Amino acid sequence: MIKLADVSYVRLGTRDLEGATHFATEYLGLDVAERAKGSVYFKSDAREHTLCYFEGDPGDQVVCFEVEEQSHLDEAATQLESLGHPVRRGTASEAALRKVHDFIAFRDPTGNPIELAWRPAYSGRRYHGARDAGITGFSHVGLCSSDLARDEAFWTKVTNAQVSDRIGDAPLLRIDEVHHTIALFPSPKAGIQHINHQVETGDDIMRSHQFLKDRQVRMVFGPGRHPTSSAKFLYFEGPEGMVFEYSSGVREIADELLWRERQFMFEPKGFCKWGAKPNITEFNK
Ligand SMILES: CC(C)c1ccc(C(=O)O)c(O)c1O
Ligand SMILES: [Fe+2]
Repeated sequence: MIKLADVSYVRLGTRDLEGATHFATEYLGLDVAERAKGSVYFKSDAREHTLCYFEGDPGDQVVCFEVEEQSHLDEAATQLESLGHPVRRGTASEAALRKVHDFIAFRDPTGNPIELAWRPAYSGRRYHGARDAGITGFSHVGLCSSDLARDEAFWTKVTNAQVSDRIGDAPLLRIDEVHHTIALFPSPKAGIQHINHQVETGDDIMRSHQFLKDRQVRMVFGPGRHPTSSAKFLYFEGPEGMVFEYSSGVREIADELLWRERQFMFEPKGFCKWGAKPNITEFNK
């Protein structure tokens, strides 16, 4: 079993690195950690970076999870290969680009590019966003799934992920006490469906809603409150259609023995208990 210790970073290709950088700093509220040739790294918390935009195809979207031991990379590679997932070992220069000591890359059953990294760099410099969005850190990703039951089985049998709740057949998966770190999302194509940053308070959500709306950023869902994690939320569209979520007040599952996964309806009330309606294609099927 592959023990995922945390979600580490996402890497997104972009055709407009300057535009993406402007959005990430001035709108989303991240901090530039480093500008390199053809890429910009962003901080959202104590880590060296949690997002990297690089010049390339916007369809190139990678999510990375941290593992605790280097040996876990070898064990994971053996297990994944035996299950028919080809694994690539990152080179030293690729690891340096990711600011990790070592990593492997593979695809989940839907075809989402996944990396597992050992010793991602933490930063000696405090995160403070250019815009005060109240961000406390990068927290979870929504991953597209072309077969929810198959992908739930992959994440829960091959890794330590566990189902916290389901909305329809879409599971919210936890790897630690946080309600979810991976949200599987029904979609015929592979990709990252959304990128979540936690913010400090519900006021931060409402302030950002006003701020982003005033600047014609497309609102995708909310403000609202998830019945599942009980977090207040806002989803909006970033560069090249990527959806970003702020949420505040995500539930923690302190005592796993007392927690039973719950079933919510795959309809607006399953996603928001305030009555907000998602403007997301996959929801409206
Ligand atoms: C709309 C998506 C899949 C979703 C559903 C529920 C929560 C939550 O309980 O916090 C999310 O964060 C989501 O992104
Ligand atoms: Fe989310």
